[in-house]
Formats: sequence, structure tokens, C-alpha cells
Amino acid sequence: MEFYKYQGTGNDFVMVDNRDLQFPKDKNIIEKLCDRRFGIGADGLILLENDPDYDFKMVYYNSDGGESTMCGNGGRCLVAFAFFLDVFEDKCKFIAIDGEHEAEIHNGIIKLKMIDVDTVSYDGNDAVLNTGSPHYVKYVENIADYDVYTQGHGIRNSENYKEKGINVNFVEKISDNEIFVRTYERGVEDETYSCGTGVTASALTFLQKDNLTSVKVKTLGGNLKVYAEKSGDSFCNIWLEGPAKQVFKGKVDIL
Ligand SMILES: N[C@@H](CCC[C@H](N)C(=O)O)C(=O)O
Repeated sequence: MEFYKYQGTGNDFVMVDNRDLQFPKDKNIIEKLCDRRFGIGADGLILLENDPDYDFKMVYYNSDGGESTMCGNGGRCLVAFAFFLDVFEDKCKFIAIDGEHEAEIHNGIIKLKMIDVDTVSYDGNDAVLNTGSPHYVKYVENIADYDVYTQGHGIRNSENYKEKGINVNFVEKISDNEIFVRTYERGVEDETYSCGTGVTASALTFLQKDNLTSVKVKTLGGNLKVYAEKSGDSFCNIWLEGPAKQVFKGKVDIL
């Protein structure tokens, strides 16, 4: 099987052109392909498929092999992959598990429209919201030295969240228009270098507090930017912007 490897701010994915529907959607196979020692190695695997009403369809799996909800960085990488395959010219519309997404690509920078967010709820002082995937957002100090794995694993496996799981984001304000976000991801069950839906969720809580329309976001794997319009407690016109790159391509035996 031919595959491509992409990364978006260090969140890395095995990418497969599955327009011929030949890929075996088997949890064990996907987990093995994503394994960093016994496989290609990635935070997730993404299939590009045809859809009669859109430029393409996104099917996303976490590195544990399970199909999951929306992946923001994966969506940006898939747009770069579809552009590489000449599926569209500069703007596209695709369908993912959380609904329709628009995207634009200019000089390797992908701007991806995320779903509207209607509610932000609270668990104590921490925010809980869905940006296509479920996210817990906690503001912390000295984030560079924060134990993201232990704290994130604890919250993700706590009574309220252990059944469905949740992605856990730790956030620190850097300046009036910039935050630093580190994320423990469900389905990877570890900290990743960046999480697009997590960056988006974190940015919205910052925009909510400070009444801004955009915020720069630093992650371990690079920089992103989130734009949004706020009306009451909800957000619309949410865009996630940043780089996504093809790293290599290869062939692998999967059966
Ligand atoms: N890395 C992703 C999030 C992927 C989904 C998440 N692990 C989940 O299962 O909820 C992103 O960039 O958004």
C-alpha cells in the first residue's frame, strides 16, 4: 500500500488516498501502522475518500486504531494532501465526521473553517467545549515545566470523562494576543506536539475572556492562529490557520 506522511505543527499523520476504497478499515492494522517502533509512526491515520457533494471526505483514526471525532491539524494536513493530489485548486469544501468544512491553501499555510461552538460549560474553573472533538481547558502557570502527561491522563480518566474520554489542554497566557497550549490527547493517550481542535478550544476560552477576534497560539510543534466571532455565549466563523507539510511517502505491507 502506498502512503504519505504529513505533519501539522508536529501533529503527524499517515495519509492514504482511499478514493478506490481498497484500504482495510481494521483497528489492529491502523494501530500497527501508527506504532512508532513497529510501524510508520504517527498520532493518527487519515483516509481521503470521494463524496458526491464535496471535493473530498475525511475519515480520521487515532493512533490507537479507533475512528474518532474531528482532528483540526489532521484536517489541515488532509487539505494539503488533497491539494498535492490536484483534487482542488485553492479553496475546497470537504465533509468530516462533525460536518462540512471549508479550507484555503496559500504557500503551504492552510486555513480551515471549524464547526460553530454553541456552548462552553465549566467544570470548576476549567472550561469544557466541543470544537469537533471534546476538550477540557485548564489555565496553568509555568506551562513549559508542567507535567502534562500525569495531569492530562488523570483528568481524561477521571469519573466524569473516563467513559467517552476527553482531550485535555493546558494553557498559559503569553501576551495580550498570544497563548501557549499543550495537549494530552484521547486516543493517542499521550501529549502530542499540537492539537488543532484543542488549540481552537483553548483560543475560544481566551477570546471569550478578553473580547478579541483572533489569537496567536504557540504549541510544542509550532505556531497557529485562531480567528472567531463571538455572539453571546457562542462562537461562529471559527478558522484555524497554520502550516502543514508532506514529510515523506512510502510503501508498506499491511496484510
Ligand atoms: N490531533 C487532533 C485531535 C484528534 C482527535 C482526538 N484525539 C480525539 O479523539 O478526540 C486535532 O488536531 O484536533
